Amino acid sequence: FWIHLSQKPRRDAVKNINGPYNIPLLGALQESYGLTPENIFDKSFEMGLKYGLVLKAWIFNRLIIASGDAELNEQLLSSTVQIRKHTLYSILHEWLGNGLLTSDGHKWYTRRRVITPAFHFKILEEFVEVFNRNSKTLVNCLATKADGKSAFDVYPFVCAHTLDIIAETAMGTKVNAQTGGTKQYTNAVLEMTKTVAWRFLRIHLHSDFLFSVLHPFKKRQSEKNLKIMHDFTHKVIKERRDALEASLKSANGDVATKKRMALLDVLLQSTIDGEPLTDEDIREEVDTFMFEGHDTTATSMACSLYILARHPRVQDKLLAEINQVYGEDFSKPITLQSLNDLKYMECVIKESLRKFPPVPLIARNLTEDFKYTHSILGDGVIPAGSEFIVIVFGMGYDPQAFDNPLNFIPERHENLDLKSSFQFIPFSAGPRNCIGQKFAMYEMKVTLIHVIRSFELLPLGEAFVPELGIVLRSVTGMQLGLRKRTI
Ligand code: HEM
Repeated sequence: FWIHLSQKPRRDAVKNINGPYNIPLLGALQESYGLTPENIFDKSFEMGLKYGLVLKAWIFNRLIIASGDAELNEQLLSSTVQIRKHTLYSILHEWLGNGLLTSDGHKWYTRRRVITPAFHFKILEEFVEVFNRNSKTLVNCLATKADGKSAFDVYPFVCAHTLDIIAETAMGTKVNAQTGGTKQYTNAVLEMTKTVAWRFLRIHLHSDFLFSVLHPFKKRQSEKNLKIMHDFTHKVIKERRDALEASLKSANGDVATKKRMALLDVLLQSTIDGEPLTDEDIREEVDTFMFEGHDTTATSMACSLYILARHPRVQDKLLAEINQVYGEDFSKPITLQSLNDLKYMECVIKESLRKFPPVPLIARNLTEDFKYTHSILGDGVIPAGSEFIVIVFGMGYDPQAFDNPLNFIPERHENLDLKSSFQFIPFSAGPRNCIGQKFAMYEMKVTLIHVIRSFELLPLGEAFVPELGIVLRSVTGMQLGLRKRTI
C-alpha cells in the first residue's frame, strides 16, 4: 500500500498519457505477458492504434514511456541533459567499458569532442580504398553462391565484410574475417555479439549473477572471448603507439603524412585536459567501434540486398545510375565526391533504413524531470527516474510522415517533405546521434556498387521475420539468390 501511495505523484504527473490498465503494484503485467522478440513489432503497432503514439506502462515500480511521436522524441533527443543510456546497455559494459556508446556526463562529452575529428571527411576519403578492396573480396565470396537458383542467408557474408572493414579502419589491422584469417579474434567478436543479443532478449540475464548461475558454460565462454578481444586490442594499441613514438622521434617524422590514419591513431594523438588518453581509454573506444561499427552496418546492408532482390525495377535503376557515374567499363575511380553523386542509391539505402531500422529502439533513463510542450498532450513533465523508449521502427511506418509506409519506394526520399527531421531517425538525432553515420553511408554505397554490378539479386528464399535485438535481426535470416551479370 505504501509503495502504491508513494507512486501517486508520478502517476499524477503522467495522467495525460494513455496506456494499458495497471494492476495496483504489479502494473501492466497482462500486456507484457506473452511479449516475445518476434511479436513485439506487431504488438507495438496494435498498442499504438489503441493508445496513440505515446503510451505509458508501469512494471512494478518502473514507469516506462514508449514514444513513436516525433514531436516528443525531438525534445528528448535534443536535450543535452537527458543523455544517460538505459540500464539495458549494462550488458555491454564488460566488453566496451565506459566508451562513447555507454558513457554519459563529462566523460561522454569530452570523449565525443576528441573522437569527432576521427570521422573528418579527409580521413573518410582514405577509407574508400579499404571499402573498395574489401567489397571486391565480398564479391568473390558471394560468387560461390551465384548459381541463379539457390536461396541463402546473405547476412553472415556481409557481417564478415563489415568486420574486416571496421578492424582495418578502426585499428589499422587486417583480420581477414571473409577469408578465414585471424580466426580466434574474429570468432570471439562474432560470438560475443551473438551472446550480447541473446542476453538482451532475456531480461533476467541482464543480471551478471543470474547469467553466471543459470548459464555457467556460456558465462565461461564469454569470459574467454572477452580476454581474447581485450588482449588483441591492447596488443594492437601498443604496436601502434610504439610505431607512432618511433616515427615522431625519427628525423622526418609524422606517421600521419606517410600512412593511412586509423581511428585509433587519432585517439593516440589526442589529449583530454592536456593528458593523453591511456591505453585502457583507447581500448574502450576501439572496442566500441568494433561492436557498433560492424553489426549495425551488416544488418543495414543485408536488409538492403534482401529488399532489392524483391524489387527488380529498383535494381535496374540503381545499376543504370552506377553505370552513369562510373562508366560501363568502370573507368572512373570511386572517390567520396563520386559517391556523393549516387543520389538514387542514397534514396535506396534510406528507404531500406526506414523499413528495416538496424537500431529499432533507443532507450534512456531520465536523470532529471523531463519537461515538454506538446500539441496534443499539452505541457507536461515525465518524472526523473522514468524510462523513455524511442520506438524508431514505429516512426518509419507513421502514415502521417510516409504515404503507403508498407511499400518500398526509394523515390519518396527525393523530395521528402517532413514536418521535422526527427520523423526519420535511423541514426538517432541530437547530441547523441550516430558518430559513424557518414562512415556507414559511404561504406554501404561502395559495397552496393560492387554487388549490384556483379550480380542480379533474385527474390528467392523465405521472407524476413523481424526479431528485436540490440540490432534488428530476422528469424529466417536475410535470404535471396544471386545470378552473375555478364558485363
Ligand atoms: C547503418 C549503420 C548504423 C546505424 C543504423 C547506426 C545507428 C546508431 C544509433 C541509432 C545510435 C544511437 C544509439 C543510442 O542512442 O542508443 C548510434 C550511436 C553510435 N554509433 Fe552508430 N550506427 C551505424 C553505424 C555506425 C558505425 C559504422 C560506427 C563507427 C564506425 C558507429 C558508431 C557509433 C557510436 C560510437 C555511437 C555512440 C555515439 C554517442 O553516444 O555519442 N555507428 N548509432
